[in-house]
Amino acid sequence: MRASSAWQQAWPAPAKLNLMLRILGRRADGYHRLQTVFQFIERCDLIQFTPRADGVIERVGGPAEVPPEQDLTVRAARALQEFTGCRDGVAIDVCKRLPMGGGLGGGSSDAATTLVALDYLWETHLGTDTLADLGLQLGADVPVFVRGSAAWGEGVGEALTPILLPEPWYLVVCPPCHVSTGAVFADPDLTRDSPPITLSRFLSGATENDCLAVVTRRYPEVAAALAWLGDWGEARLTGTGACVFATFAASESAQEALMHVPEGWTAFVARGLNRSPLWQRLNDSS
Ligand SMILES: C[C@@](CO)(OP(=O)(O)O)[C@H](O)COP(=O)(O)OP(=O)(O)OC[C@H]1O[C@@H](n2ccc(N)nc2=O)[C@H](O)[C@@H]1O
Ligand SMILES: Nc1ncnc2c1ncn2[C@@H]1O[C@H](COP(=O)(O)OP(=O)(O)O)[C@@H](O)[C@H]1O
Repeated sequence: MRASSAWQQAWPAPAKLNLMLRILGRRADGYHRLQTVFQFIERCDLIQFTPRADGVIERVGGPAEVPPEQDLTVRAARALQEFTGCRDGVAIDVCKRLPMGGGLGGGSSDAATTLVALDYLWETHLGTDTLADLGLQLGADVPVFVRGSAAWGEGVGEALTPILLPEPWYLVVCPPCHVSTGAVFADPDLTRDSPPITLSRFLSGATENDCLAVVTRRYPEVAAALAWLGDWGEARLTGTGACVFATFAASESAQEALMHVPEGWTAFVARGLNRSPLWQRLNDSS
């Protein structure tokens, strides 16, 4: 068991954007078959792990809205402990900076960072493939964060092919609503029969998100954010929302748009990343 302390030593859990999202069909278990493109952004939650020798897993700080036992960090640590039979424990402190229910994957990313960090700190040595499989049991988005590469995603989002994309600046706007992923996927009006496309079609401009119609109907705040952002560039929805984003070639132009975001909406500018900062952090430790 390796020691860890202090916030400077915190592990990053980056957000993702879905640069497009197609829904191809529904599986017998109710989950939907997707095609999507994941890219990370440099905006992160931060998580501090303090290993303990007594086997106890506890969350000592984190979002008040999420009870510790339901927190994906705690659930990920328990899953790893059970899977490996490891006798170590950990105190987990989550500094939440990503909006929840925003389609930025913060909860899934927190789970992935927990798996990768504890696999190192507890010296369980499972490695990426097994951690990604374990993560999939916690959420469809967890494997991409474990693997840490921008990717073309199929299946429920777990069949991942790493890709290299331009790394532009994004303005991300988060309207004040919390979208339930489950409710969007359960909506009878959801498009579920999109024909599959190739990566090159995405690269030549097929960037639709099949959740858009249902999300904007259920959440007028998302429709308003898309309409506002549309004046600055091509406005897209990430995942099931609520966040929307647009691409900028330069940080300055993204910052200029940020200054005009209407009051009441959270927004930030962040660079797109093909490699998750989680892996840089792991390399720095090793
Ligand atoms: C839609 C996506 C796109 O990246 O992102 P978000 O908007 O949630 O960030 C993801 O596939 C979400 O992944 P994640 O947030 O981990 O979803 P999960 O916890 O596994 O599932 C939440 C619920 O959404 C539905 N669900 C999720 C993924 C999927 N491929 N088909 C589904 O039908 C299921 O009803 C499930 O109970
Ligand atoms: N550490 C965590 N951070 C965020 N959400 C969490 C966490 N643990 C559990 N959750 C639950 O997961 C839900 C989805 O959160 P999040 O991943 O941020 O949104 P999305 O799936 O829309 O990207 C939250 O509403 C919350 O109930």
